[in-house]
Amino acid sequence: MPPSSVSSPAAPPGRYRLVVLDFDGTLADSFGWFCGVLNGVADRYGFRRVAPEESEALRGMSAAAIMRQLDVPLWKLPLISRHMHALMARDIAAIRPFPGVPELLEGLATDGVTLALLSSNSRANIQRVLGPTNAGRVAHYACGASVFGKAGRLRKLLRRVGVPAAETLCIGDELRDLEAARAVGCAFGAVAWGYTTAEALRAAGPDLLFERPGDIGSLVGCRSRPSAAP
Ligand SMILES: O=C(O)COP(=O)(O)O
Repeated sequence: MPPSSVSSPAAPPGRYRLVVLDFDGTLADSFGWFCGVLNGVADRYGFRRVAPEESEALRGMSAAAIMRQLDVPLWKLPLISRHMHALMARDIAAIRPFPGVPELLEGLATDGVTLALLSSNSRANIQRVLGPTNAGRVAHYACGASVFGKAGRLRKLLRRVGVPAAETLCIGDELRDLEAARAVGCAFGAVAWGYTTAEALRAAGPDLLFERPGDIGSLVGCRSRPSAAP
């Protein structure tokens, strides 16, 4: 049976001392903005434009498959990524956290869960979108990870924070987020509101699948299981 907003045997509620959050598509509602700038970026860097009827199919693919589909050479990826982040800085006022995200961060932090943010985006963009109160609830930032470099950054983050992978839940909206969590041995909770479709995420077998931000706190918070605290 596909996982839904329920805990699997591998991921009982209250087990996690550390929650590592992705940013774009997980906390930040940036997909509409991304679609709006993508074809301009395609023209600038010489990869294929996306037709409107094609974008839903791309949402079912991994980042690597999307790059193949659009003829994006791997060597251009850091340049494209940097340019995208500069465009987002220009347009930052248009990017908002998803409804429910402030409450989610507040609830987890109040429950004693340590929060970290692992993103390919820049720390400046992230902190401007979240605002000081939300950003202040995140204890550790690992920003500017390369598109396919999240596993390495996650490993370093866990060492820095001092929490084992077995007590860490990563939450994200893309298959590369799931792959990074798996590579390091962390549980993974997929969100159904991001860049990648819920169907594609479900097919990859996440430990949890969240339908809305409000579902996360009750499943991973410590309050219901005080014995999970160190
Ligand atoms: O901005 C990006 O390149 C993607 O950012 P993310 O890792 O938070 O999804």
